Amino acid sequence: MESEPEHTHTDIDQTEEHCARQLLCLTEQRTREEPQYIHIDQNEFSHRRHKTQKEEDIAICECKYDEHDPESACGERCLNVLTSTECTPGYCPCGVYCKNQRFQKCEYAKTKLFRTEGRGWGLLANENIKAGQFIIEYCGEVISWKEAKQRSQAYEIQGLRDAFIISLNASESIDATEKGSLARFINHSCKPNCETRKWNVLGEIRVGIFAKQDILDGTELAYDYNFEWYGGAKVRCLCGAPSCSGFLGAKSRGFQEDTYLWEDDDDRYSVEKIPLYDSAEDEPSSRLFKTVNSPSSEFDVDGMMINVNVDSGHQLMSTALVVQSLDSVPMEGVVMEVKTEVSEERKLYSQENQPPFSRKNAMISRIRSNTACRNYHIGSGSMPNKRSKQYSNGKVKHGAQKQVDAKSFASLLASREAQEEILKYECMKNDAATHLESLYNEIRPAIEEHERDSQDSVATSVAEKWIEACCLKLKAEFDLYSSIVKSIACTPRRGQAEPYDGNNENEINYLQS
Ligand SMILES: C[S@@+](CC[C@H](N)C(=O)[O-])C[C@H]1O[C@@H](n2cnc3c(N)ncnc32)[C@H](O)[C@@H]1O
Repeated sequence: MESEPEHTHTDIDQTEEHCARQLLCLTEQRTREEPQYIHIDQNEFSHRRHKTQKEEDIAICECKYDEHDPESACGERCLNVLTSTECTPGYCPCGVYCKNQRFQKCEYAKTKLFRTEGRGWGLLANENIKAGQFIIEYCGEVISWKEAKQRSQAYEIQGLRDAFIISLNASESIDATEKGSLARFINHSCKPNCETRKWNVLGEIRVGIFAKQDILDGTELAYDYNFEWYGGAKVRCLCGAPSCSGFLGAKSRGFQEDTYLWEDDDDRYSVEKIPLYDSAEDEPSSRLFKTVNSPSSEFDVDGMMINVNVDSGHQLMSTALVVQSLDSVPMEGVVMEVKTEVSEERKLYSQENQPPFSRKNAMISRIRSNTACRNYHIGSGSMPNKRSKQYSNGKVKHGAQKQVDAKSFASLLASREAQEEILKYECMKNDAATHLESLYNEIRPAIEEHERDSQDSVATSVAEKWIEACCLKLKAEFDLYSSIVKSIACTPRRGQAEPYDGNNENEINYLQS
């Protein structure tokens, strides 16, 4: 027997309470606009039909109802509960006693809407809630990833500040902007008392808000949005947690890549200073010169610390290359003065590390994987090295590796051959970066979804493509930088009369001049 498909229409319960909710007009404190939403208790599917569960796919647990043991009827030990799957009515051995149909039966905790200070509406616990308890389903319109991207951009353009789209898996999202449950009012906290969990309900994945801890009646409910920021306004987080990351989406790739910028007056990369080395500690850029003498030197390239061994004859030994990823430093204690800040900074700063995704988009919240599911993580490896530095005005400056200006280097050299070599390698490096970027756009949903959710697997072919492109980019970068190091070490500068004569001493003098 196949289970009935879930309904696909707006589910308007005609009880007084539901009518009241449906007609709820919320005064938006910040903008004084009155956004409306339509209350639904079940997801709606606009781009596809609701899945119909096949009989062979129905998971049947082995629980046996025992009236003396309330946990017996699909409690924590139930095989379906352990795999975050709801029992299917008519198939569960516990029949009407089955306790594992909470999404289907809307077994929500009692909650209440309230106005927050500066964060619009929020949701309160209206009874004591136990750790692990299902609180409410995050309902909305289930839409494709593409549609979510478009809607998110459209909402941003319309000036809608509150973001209600959460990603469901690699290909779909839930949009609760126009239609949703009360879960749409739950705010973000960097130290949340709730969390999102995905459950398989009659063959569809649904998202629930669950208590992470015991929650007292009257406490605001909050979960970590795990927001992915794609551009547009940066919204200051007002959760008030000591470990607050400062902005919604501050931990996301897009936000971090956008935020780690150099300021214009930072002259460490002027050609004169031969900017091959940099660190957040502002170590002298002349470090490279010193390293020519040493058997092993290191410099920082796009978040990788590269050790280069130079033999006594100053020939670069590429076989001695060691590439180590630097650990990223979490953004703690970011202090800004305004609540919403349109990223005007971007116009002021030069930045070559463009995130591989349209900047027009706003934010989409991610759902973390369930504890009951496999939980592993593949990092993309493309995050820049992040270090932050607090200024007296309270702002934080984040260090990213600015790209070496190969053309400027080449123009310093007298040898045409050396110039051409550097430019050739730069071209190859740029091609590799462009290729990686376009590949990333292509496979972005799969890669990012897998990074955040172990329930969604990345196809081997996608992973292989990605790894290959990453390696190609790294190799191209290495080739470029090694050709620069080699040229600087072995080629006279323009305007210098004597070409390099193989005399070590002369060369070191020349480099230090
Ligand atoms: C899903 S809605 C939550 C309900 C929203 N407060 C309302 O009035 O409709 C998410 C939006 O609420 C606001 N918000 C949620 N948590 C916040 C926080 N910790 N700090 C600042 N704004 C927050 C942001 O505008 C965010 O885009």
